[in-house]
Amino acid sequence: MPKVLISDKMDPKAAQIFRERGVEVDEITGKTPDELKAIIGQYDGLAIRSSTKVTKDILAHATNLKVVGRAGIGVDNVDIPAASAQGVVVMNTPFGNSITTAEHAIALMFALARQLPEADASTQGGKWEKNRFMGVELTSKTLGLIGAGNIGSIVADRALGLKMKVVAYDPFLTPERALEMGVEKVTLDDLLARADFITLHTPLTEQTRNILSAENLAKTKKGVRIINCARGGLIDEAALKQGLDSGHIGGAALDVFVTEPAKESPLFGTPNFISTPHLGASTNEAQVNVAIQVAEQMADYLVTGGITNALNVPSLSAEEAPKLKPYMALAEKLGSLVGQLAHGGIARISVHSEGAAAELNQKPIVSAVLAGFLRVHSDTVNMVNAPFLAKDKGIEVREVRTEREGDYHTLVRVSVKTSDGERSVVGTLFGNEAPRLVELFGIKVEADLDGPMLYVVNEDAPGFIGRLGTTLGEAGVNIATFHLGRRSAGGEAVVLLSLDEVVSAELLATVKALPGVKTAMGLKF
Ligand SMILES: NC(=O)c1ccc[n+]([C@@H]2O[C@H](COP(=O)([O-])OP(=O)(O)OC[C@H]3O[C@@H](n4cnc5c(N)ncnc54)[C@H](O)[C@@H]3O)[C@@H](O)[C@H]2O)c1
Ligand SMILES: O=C(O)[C@H](O)COP(=O)(O)O
Repeated sequence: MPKVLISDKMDPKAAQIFRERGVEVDEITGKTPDELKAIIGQYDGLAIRSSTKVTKDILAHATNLKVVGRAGIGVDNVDIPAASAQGVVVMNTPFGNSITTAEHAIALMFALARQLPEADASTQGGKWEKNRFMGVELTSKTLGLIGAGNIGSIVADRALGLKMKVVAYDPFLTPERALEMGVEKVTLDDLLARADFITLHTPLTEQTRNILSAENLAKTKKGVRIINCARGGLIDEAALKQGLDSGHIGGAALDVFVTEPAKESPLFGTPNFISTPHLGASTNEAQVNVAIQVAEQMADYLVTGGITNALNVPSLSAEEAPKLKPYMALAEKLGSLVGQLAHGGIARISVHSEGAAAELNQKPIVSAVLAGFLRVHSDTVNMVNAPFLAKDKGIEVREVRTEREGDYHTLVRVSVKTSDGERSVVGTLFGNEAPRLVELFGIKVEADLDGPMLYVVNEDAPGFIGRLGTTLGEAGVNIATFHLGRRSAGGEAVVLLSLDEVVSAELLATVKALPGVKTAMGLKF
């Protein structure tokens, strides 16, 4: 039974769903990195929010880990390249808390416009400072949206409902989408110059880090109010403090900080500054949504192999997974076969699906070929990290599909381009489920690729099969199945034997020395 650790506070629905789906679950929150390292090795899945930092070091101790599930959106607390290299799927729940976070941004915009926290503190402090708190109306003001994705577009929708004008800067926003959203697509400089309020809704990337730098803050309209419910690091906090102190910036509300938890900051206590402790996603509704979604996605992956909302592998629905399973087994065996047989540097791997195979999602089939191919040299390769490793090794990967059927109703052909030229192996599914090799380097030969095998290329001549059988028999090696193929009568022939044990180096040398043998090799599946 797969086992999952929930390491951040999560709605109880998550644990309930894991249990209902046959996944064992432990909820242990608040662990230090060292404490997490000590226990992470027992788990197949790790369910987190933003507190747990899934670093390379933690991953190195996560020897059984198959999936990290983020109950939320941002995955900047997960070292995705390290997870990918280790074959760990990283998934998030991209929509579950979007409305809630957008509402928090709107709430902070109102709070800034009417100085609600300060007015509240003053009133409850017995002051009744009616003349101190003069606010601004939102109606007709311009809201500058930096990042017009899921949350940004909900914020825009709500702001338009408040009769604001919305201008948006997002390099990936198409004019059609801007029109549909009812916003004006502008450049960043234009937004900075025109906005009365600015709200940030981008991930933290190398392009967005300090997008509100000292230089850009200086380009804003005097009195601008700024809201950040996205990620700390999008605003230069020191420059923000200066802008608030000088009065150029009329107010700022931060839900997120460069360093979290933010227990101290030069911004704290600054007039017109409001902060919340990363509460953007903290509503019952959002937390139930993300808890249910993350548990369902992780359980799907661990139990059925279905992949949804993964950031480092293509999606694979729970419906597709069973259909693809035998193809992935076939693809992995074919990849392994070429990996074991092909010599010289591999410049390219092509995966060509024909007939029924061509109607399926090709990405998992290609990943399985690469996993089989690369696992010949490393036990830690799987479908998740194989495409990354292939890229690292400079192997070009091609995907071709032909929907018409040939001699077989379904076929997968794997070709590798080596320094010796292009070589292909071809396989089908027998009875729609059993992987079977049908062609090896241009020679028709049917074989199940299973267990230890012996591969021999020889000159097709009478008596050879008998001599080979006798040699194995004399060495006490039992032959389970015998498969033959030849290019032409008297030409090059191939023998593939399934054996009950691995061929020893000594026996291999004896086989190689038999008359007519061109090459012989032990294979393993
Ligand atoms: N405070 C919270 O609790 C909370 C809750 C949920 C999400 N978030 C954060 O909010 C952010 C946005 O989430 P989302 O779901 O809308 O993401 P999203 O991926 O749907 O949208 C992000 C948008 O940013 C745009 N973008 C990327 N690079 C940009 C750049 N250089 N300049 C301008 N725009 C750029 C993208 O094109 C995209 O449209 C994320 O960082 C997420 O982690 C915070
Ligand atoms: O990216 C997110 O989903 C938010 O930052 C929410 O983070 P949290 O789950 O820690 O509240």
